[in-house]
Amino acid sequence: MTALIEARGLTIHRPGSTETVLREVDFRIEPGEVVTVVGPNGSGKSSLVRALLGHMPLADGQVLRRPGLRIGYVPQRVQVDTAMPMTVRRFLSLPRRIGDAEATAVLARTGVPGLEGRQLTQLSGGQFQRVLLARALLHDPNLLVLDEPTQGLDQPGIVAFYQLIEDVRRETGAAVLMVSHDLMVVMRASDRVVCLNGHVCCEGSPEHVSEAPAYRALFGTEAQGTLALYRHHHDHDHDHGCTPHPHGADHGHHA
Ligand SMILES: Nc1ncnc2c1ncn2[C@@H]1O[C@H](COP(=O)(O)OP(=O)(O)OP(=O)(O)O)[C@@H](O)[C@H]1O
Repeated sequence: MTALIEARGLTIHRPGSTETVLREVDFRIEPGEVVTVVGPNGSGKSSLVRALLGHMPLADGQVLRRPGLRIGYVPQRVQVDTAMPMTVRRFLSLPRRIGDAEATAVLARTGVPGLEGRQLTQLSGGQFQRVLLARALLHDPNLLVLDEPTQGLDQPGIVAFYQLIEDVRRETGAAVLMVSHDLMVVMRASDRVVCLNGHVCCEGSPEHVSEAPAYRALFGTEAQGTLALYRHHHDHDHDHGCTPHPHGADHGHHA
């Protein structure tokens, strides 16, 4: 397989029930690609990510990972146990020990140098996200997965964080899979956008997804704002269209 990771006919149920969260989703990410998954709250974005990572049982379909794939993961939520003190340095060594020089270098790389001795509970939201990114970058990932990485950041913090992701991607060549609500910022930086709402509503280049009726129906006025801003920054042509996804028994998901 050429893809780093691929889902075929992925169906997921809500944990502990038979209610469908994702239905027959086909998804793949190629080496070096930047793919963003957008969709309303509860549309199954995190479930898709967790299924791709093997953290969630599948009701149907399959997930294929390229042998030797190294994934760096920035989860949507991290519970910091306030009763158990933990320094940034120690956090970076979980679950796998790293050396001091490596810790120093990766914190510098993500724009938070010198935080080794700081307690996790004493970090600002932006510093914490950068420490999470630092940990994800250890062990040289060829796929970086970020689930809502800018939650809780202010607008300048959001822009700076995505700039950092772009820099990292350029330097390492790692593919990036991102779930995000920051429509304008992430869509601009993506090769491909997948719009999810229990199934893949549409996907393609950012501009084509912005124009897709399914996308507009989901995001309404925000979608139009996104498009206007997007056009303002990005006015060249794209090769790829937004491909609607058929649903039903005969669409060949399991081929
Ligand atoms: N651990 C869980 N137990 C029960 N239901 C869950 C669990 N995790 C997710 N769900 C349900 O699955 C559906 C999809 O949730 P998911 O977190 O994948 O959506 P999302 O698109 O990432 O949402 P958001 O944008 O709000 O983060 C929701 O209806 C949610 O309530």
